[in-house]
Amino acid sequence: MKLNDTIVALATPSGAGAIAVIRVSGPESIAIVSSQFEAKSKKVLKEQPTHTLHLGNIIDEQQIIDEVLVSVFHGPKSYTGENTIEISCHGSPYIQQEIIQLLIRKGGRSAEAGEFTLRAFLNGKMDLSQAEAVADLISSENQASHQIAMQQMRGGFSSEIQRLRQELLDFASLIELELDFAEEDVEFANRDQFRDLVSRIQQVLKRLIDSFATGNVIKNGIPVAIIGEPNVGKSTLLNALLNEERAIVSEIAGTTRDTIEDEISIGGIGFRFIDTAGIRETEDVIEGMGIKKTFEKISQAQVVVYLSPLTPEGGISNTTILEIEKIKNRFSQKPLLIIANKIDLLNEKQIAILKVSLSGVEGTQFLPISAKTGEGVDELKEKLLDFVNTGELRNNNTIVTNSRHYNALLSALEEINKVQEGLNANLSGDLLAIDIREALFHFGLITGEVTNDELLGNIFANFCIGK
Ligand SMILES: Nc1nc2c(c(=O)[nH]1)N(C=O)[C@@H](CNc1ccc(C(=O)N[C@@H](CCC(=O)O)C(=O)O)cc1)CN2
Ligand SMILES: Nc1nc2c(ncn2[C@@H]2O[C@H](COP(=O)(O)OP(=O)(O)OP(=O)(O)O)[C@@H](O)[C@H]2O)c(=O)[nH]1
Ligand SMILES: [K+]
Ligand SMILES: [Mg+2]
Repeated sequence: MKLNDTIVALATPSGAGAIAVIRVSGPESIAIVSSQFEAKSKKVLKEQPTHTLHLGNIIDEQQIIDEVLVSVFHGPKSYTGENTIEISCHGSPYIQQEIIQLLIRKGGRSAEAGEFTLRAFLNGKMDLSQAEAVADLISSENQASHQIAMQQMRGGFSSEIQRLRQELLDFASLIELELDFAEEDVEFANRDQFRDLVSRIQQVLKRLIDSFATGNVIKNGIPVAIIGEPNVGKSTLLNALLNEERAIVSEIAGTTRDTIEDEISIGGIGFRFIDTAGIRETEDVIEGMGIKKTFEKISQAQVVVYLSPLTPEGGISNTTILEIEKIKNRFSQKPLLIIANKIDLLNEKQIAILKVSLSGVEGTQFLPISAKTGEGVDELKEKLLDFVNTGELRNNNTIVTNSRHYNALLSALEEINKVQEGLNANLSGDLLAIDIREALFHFGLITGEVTNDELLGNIFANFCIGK
């Protein structure tokens, strides 16, 4: 990691597009680009004020490579905190590479993955959790994950952690000061106030730790397994939910042999639907493997949708009800939604019968739908949303999505609990201070006050080049 280098990278996706943006950052960035740029206005680029935009040509040995727009940022007023130039050129891969290679010949070097954002962090433009949120923001695909990443990037989470860390630090300093006056037996750090602080920190940590379950689910999409006997219409339902012909549908039982997954956003939350092989006793080895996988998928799912066939009279058969009981016993903790499919085949009298038989099974939610006509599919989507605890999201509470942060929070809580035990046991200040310092260390890991090259390497290696 050489911060004195001037780094160059394509900031837009590689390949052809209308426009491409090349980023250059570092001490020589403005000088290097200035020497290869002829402004239409005849102005000299390196004499231009920060945050200005200039039209002109990129020149290599009197040859024009492209007509471009160049933006100038003077450090520290830039994304990276360094002198930065952005070149918007025409989106041909040839032009992009010609310009990048030219700038490297003139003293730049290729940026590593995440190096622009790493520099922003090292130059104090953002803390570590904000930098990590930049990557989450780029990969966010629905409203909920976007909202969480945006809040984190704007520093919501950081400032919460920072505040607690500062208060704890103040107490640590007072307690450590007491050690210098050991003979005099003074107490600079009021123990009652400190007890209050410790319990406040415990509460915040517990809330943040609990939010990880929600955060994880929101980040990855809530897995919903669609299960049921062969031919009940599982694949038809998947297609209806996704609004595309994703899975093969046929009247032949056993059509779906392997699981099929796809994601959609419902009410701003990502749901990952998993169409599975029909469950039944089978001699067919391949289908049997599919069924084994179905049980695996049920255990991974957050919600299970059980599609039930209808009897010729329009009810739910006793064998189906037994089947549902088996699943409930096997996966007792799983939210289970029972769906009676193909209600388009029923007349009004039969629907009435169905409603009676639907109300017969206790503790289970039933929903009549037609995957084929789409009737009831919106109600199903609403029911699925009900399963998700969106309270935290609605209340704009901080939600932890990053497992690195989660682990640091767990360790911080462990240390804070030790501090509390120490307080209760009237432990001496020097021993209390050790646990407080440990807790501070874990807080610092989240925001990046405590860091090392390996940690930074791990985080930024997962970024894209140019970010
Ligand atoms: N062309 C382009 N678009 C982009 C970015 C970029 O770097 N370049 N961004 C990159 O991710 C995002 C915008 N983020 C940015 C954040 C700060 C500054 C910046 O110049 N900050 C200065 C000046 C602030 C001011 O005007 O007061 C500073 O922080 O001091 C620029 C972009 C998204 N779009
Ligand atoms: N009338 C009617 N037919 C449906 C409905 N849903 C599915 N079907 C039909 O039922 C048959 C089986 O549908 P699939 O979606 O392949 O059923 P599956 O549960 O995925 O079947 P397997 O993958 O073989 O287990 C097809 O002929 C569908 O057109 C529905 O709501 N109404
Ligand atoms: K089928
Ligand atoms: Mg199928």
